[in-house]
Amino acid sequence: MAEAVLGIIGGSGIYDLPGLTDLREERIESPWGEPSDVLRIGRMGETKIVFLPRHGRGHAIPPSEINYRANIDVLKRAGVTDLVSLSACGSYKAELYPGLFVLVDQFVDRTAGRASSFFGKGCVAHVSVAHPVGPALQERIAAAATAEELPFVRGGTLVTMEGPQFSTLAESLTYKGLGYDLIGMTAMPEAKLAREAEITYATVAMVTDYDCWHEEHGAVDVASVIAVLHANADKARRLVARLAADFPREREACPAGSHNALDFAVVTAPEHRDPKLLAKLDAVAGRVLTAQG
Ligand SMILES: CSC[C@H]1O[C@H](OP(=O)(O)O)[C@H](O)[C@@H]1O
Ligand SMILES: Nc1ncnc2[nH]cnc12
Repeated sequence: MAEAVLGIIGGSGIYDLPGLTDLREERIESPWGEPSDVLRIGRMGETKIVFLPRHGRGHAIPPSEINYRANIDVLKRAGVTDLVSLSACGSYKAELYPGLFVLVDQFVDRTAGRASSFFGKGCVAHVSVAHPVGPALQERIAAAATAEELPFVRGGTLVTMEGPQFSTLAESLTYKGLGYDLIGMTAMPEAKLAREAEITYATVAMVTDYDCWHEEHGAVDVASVIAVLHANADKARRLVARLAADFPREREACPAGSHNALDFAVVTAPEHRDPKLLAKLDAVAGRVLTAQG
């Protein structure tokens, strides 16, 4: 197995990762276009860390315009094997209160029109995302949260909406009625693309609000979301620092199969593959495409 490299995607309110040593900024070119920002690459203890703010520094990029493919591609090029997404989310359960971290394990995709695959005409592939979160990575995050005495729960379903507007009351009640736990605007297609790129993925959903369903709370607004996040920023940093401190040197096999998701995924016969698309797939799928010829 390869050297383990821990990627961190910072969501709303998290545009930096203090505490990195040997820090350098690297602008990595991607055939998929412009990523959200330069990568900040450094170390926490012995662990190599690659940080990317999802919305860019200064939060200039809305959820619908994030180039998720470029982001995952440059993280792959930087050697990231395990990726932790930090994400602000609204809650559909009274017991999932603002300030709590939820280690979700399922996603529902309600986005529209986002480029959600690296593959396409000229190289068709179908990976499984039945279990989109890496259980071993989640276990390590849970251990880090426990060690830091952070309030968290394990498990939950996060629905991703298109945004940028928050939900109507009818939508909010519908998602709650369907049994979803949380809502955000960015987990999809990020999680799907990470799986295609054979990067192990996990989300730390940081509850910031009750969306608009809760009778004792008003409609969600950005100011209160950011206020909760600022109050929690230190917790997120402690979580990442502890996770990094206890991270293995070598990549671990993922019980959900993220380390070899492409083994049997590509269905296009070699002689029918488009060389231009293959060239763009060099980082995310080079392992299987060069091996298969
Ligand atoms: C600032 S509130 C809405 C915004 O916050 C979340 O972003 P992220 O997932 O990057 O933390 C949510 O998905 C929306 O993009
Ligand atoms: N209520 C909400 N809906 C969608 N995305 C969010 N991010 C944080 N809170 C949210």
